[in-house]
Amino acid sequence: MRAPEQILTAEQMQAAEQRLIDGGETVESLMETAGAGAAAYVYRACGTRSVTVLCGPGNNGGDGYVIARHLQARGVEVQVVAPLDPATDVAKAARVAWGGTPVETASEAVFVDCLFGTGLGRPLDDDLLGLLHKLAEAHDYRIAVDLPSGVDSDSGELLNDALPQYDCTIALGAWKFSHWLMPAMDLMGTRKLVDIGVGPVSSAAHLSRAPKLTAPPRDAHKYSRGLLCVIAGDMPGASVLAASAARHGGAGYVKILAAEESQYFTAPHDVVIERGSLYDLVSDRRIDAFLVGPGLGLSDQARARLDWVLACDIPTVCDADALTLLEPSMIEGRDCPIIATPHAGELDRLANAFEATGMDRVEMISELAEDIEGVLVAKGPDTLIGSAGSAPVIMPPAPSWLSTAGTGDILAGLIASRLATGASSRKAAEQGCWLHGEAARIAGPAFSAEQLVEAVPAAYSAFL
Ligand SMILES: NC(=O)C1=CN([C@@H]2O[C@H](COP(=O)(O)OP(=O)(O)OC[C@H]3O[C@@H](n4cnc5c(N)ncnc54)[C@H](OP(=O)(O)O)[C@@H]3O)[C@@H](O)[C@H]2O)[C@@H](O)CC1
Ligand SMILES: Nc1ncnc2c1ncn2[C@@H]1O[C@H](COP(=O)(O)OP(=O)(O)O)[C@@H](O)[C@H]1O
Ligand SMILES: [K+]
Repeated sequence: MRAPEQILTAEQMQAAEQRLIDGGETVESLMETAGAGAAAYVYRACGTRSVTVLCGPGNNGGDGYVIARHLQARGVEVQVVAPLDPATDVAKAARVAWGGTPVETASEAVFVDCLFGTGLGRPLDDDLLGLLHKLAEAHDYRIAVDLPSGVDSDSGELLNDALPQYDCTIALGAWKFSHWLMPAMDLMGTRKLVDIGVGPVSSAAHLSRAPKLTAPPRDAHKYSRGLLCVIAGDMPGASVLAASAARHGGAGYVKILAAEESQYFTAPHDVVIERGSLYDLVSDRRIDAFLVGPGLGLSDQARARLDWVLACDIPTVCDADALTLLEPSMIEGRDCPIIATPHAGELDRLANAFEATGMDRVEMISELAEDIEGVLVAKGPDTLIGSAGSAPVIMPPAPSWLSTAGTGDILAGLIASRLATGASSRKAAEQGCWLHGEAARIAGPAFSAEQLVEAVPAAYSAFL
């Protein structure tokens, strides 16, 4: 059985390789399958153009020799540059099977980087980095095999400050985290995956799969579809934006609960604004979900409003200011999950508040999800979703036009709307992210946050 969406750590990849070997494969046969598959992609890119393969000392280098042999068999002119001799038996054998003589340097049409893959444990030294850059610059088209050399497989971090930009990256066997996490993801160009027979790995992270949403049932009414209450605070504009998005996200009824003494504001006519003591307003038993944080403010009054909402034990999305105010004591004893939606700065604050520091982003997100006993959507140019008790999920990249003020409020509104419909926290988080990304695609370039809201109904229909 194939598992094309799973994302493995280098350690999980090694264990998966071992299971294949226990099942009758050999390291050589796996390298042959991986190298042949990668060569087929390189051939598609290069056609009759000449190729330079840079081979390192490990099995990534071994893949390079296999690729060189397969391309030559297809009539492609290939040069191999090998600054370090093969160090593993299988890479040595791959070099012998290739049978050629490496050159010092080359400047052909297509560059294939097989210097290091998942085994890279430290930054490249200046000589290797210099050679990598020189070869990358001397070729028109650049392909990384498994990973661009210099990338940390599990975190998406770059082990060297500046690395070349690639046109294509060919992942071998399974996706690694760095294929989908910044900053590494940004170097990779088009991503391809070569299947070498790795089956599903239990507790593996995976790429989020597009959701299948449904139309309301025949007997639906506004309350049965879900009542969402957005808690307004000092800056009601953010709550209005979130509520505007939420009314397109599936909930049947969206209200804004405003503080009695807060400034007057308007909202679309189909969003009900209720004003009064929060204590009274949240007592409506029909409430299915809360969104708290956008425009909440950081005053004592804001903290008290957050505290009160969390004490209600209703599924709640915490965003923006709520994430700055959130403390472990506020969620002690809650039975209902919370979904936290921090951007990078809020994630750092949350990590400090919950003492989840000193680890990489993937670990931090999983740890924080356990700490809040809920779901954590770490948003940004890459969006990673951690959930208590299960492996992380990574969202496929969304349009970079989302980097405009107010889009975070919209995401929070969409996730809260899905939560109000009765979706589980994890599903609500994923569905909200999909609606957000699809709406951005539909809205096209240079949209404003309000225009993004207008695109949500068309995005919804894309998932029906
Ligand atoms: N798993 C699978 O199923 C399959 C895996 N396959 C392939 O194997 C790749 C992983 O191979 P790998 O483990 O040999 O690691 P790789 O990335 O080639 O480098 C390790 C070597 O580099 C060295 N080294 C490290 N850092 C260094 C530095 N900065 N500067 C200099 N040297 C450094 C390190 O030696 P060290 O000095 O650390 O002892 C070691 O010699 C994977 O990405 C994929 O392409 C496929 O063939 C198909 C099946
Ligand atoms: N470069 C980018 N590419 C894709 N999505 C992005 C990018 N930058 C931001 N986003 C998305 O836009 C939203 C921004 O949220 P946030 O930072 O909270 O903004 P705001 O507080 O202004 O609403 C998040 O959903 C994030 O994932
Ligand atoms: K590589």
